[in-house]
Order: sequence, then C-alpha cells, then structure tokens
Amino acid sequence: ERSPLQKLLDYLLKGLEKRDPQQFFAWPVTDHIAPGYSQIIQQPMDFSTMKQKIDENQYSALSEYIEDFKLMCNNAMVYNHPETIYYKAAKKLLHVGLKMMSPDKLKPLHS
Ligand SMILES: NC(=O)c1ccc2nc(N)sc2c1
Repeated sequence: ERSPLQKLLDYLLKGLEKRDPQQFFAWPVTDHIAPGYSQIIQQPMDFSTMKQKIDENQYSALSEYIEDFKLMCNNAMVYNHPETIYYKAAKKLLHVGLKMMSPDKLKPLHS
C-alpha cells in the first residue's frame, strides 16, 4: 500500500522527529498550553498531522511535504518570542531539517 514517495516521507519524518527530542512539534499545539494560539496561527501543523497526511497519501511530491515542515517551524517562530526554547528549537529544527532534505542530500535516493 506504501508508494515509494510514502516510504521516503516516512523515512524523512523519522529523521526529523529524532531532532525534536522534547516533542515540541509532535502534536497539535492547544490553546491550553499556548494561550491564544488558534487566534494567532491560522494554519497549524505538527508531526502527527504530517504522518496522517502521509498515510492518507495527501502528499503528491516532496515539495509539498517540505512546505508543511516549514509551516510547522515558522508557526512556532511566529507564536513564540525569540528568547523562548520553542522559538530556538523551531529555528534549529528548520535549518537541520532543510539540510537533511536538500537535493544534494537526496540525490543518491533519487537515482
Ligand atoms: N510548537 C509550539 O509552538 C509549542 C510547543 C509546545 C509549547 N508548550 C508551551 N507551554 S508553549 C508551546 C509552543
């Protein structure tokens, strides 16, 4: 049932989740833990939602998946102030994640 793209996205998700050991990005952010979140962030995203979208074959290309990853990290850098651990974790995750998924890193898998 898993297409090659779904298998690639599963593999990349595992790599990205490893870089979020505190699980700040594992689940949807609630207004309970983050006051006013749903008013400030119009398009929430988290790893569990990305996993669900992989399983439901909602990604037709790696680029769409990378957009959700960037959305997730950027949301955290909008809602949280720069001095917070959440902002800092998001900034780091974004850079490490994009490096992981860069064309030169993925070329051997593509050939
Ligand atoms: N991903 C986020 O923006 C995020 C995650 C966890 C969390 N916990 C708080 N008390 S604020 C907060 C924000």
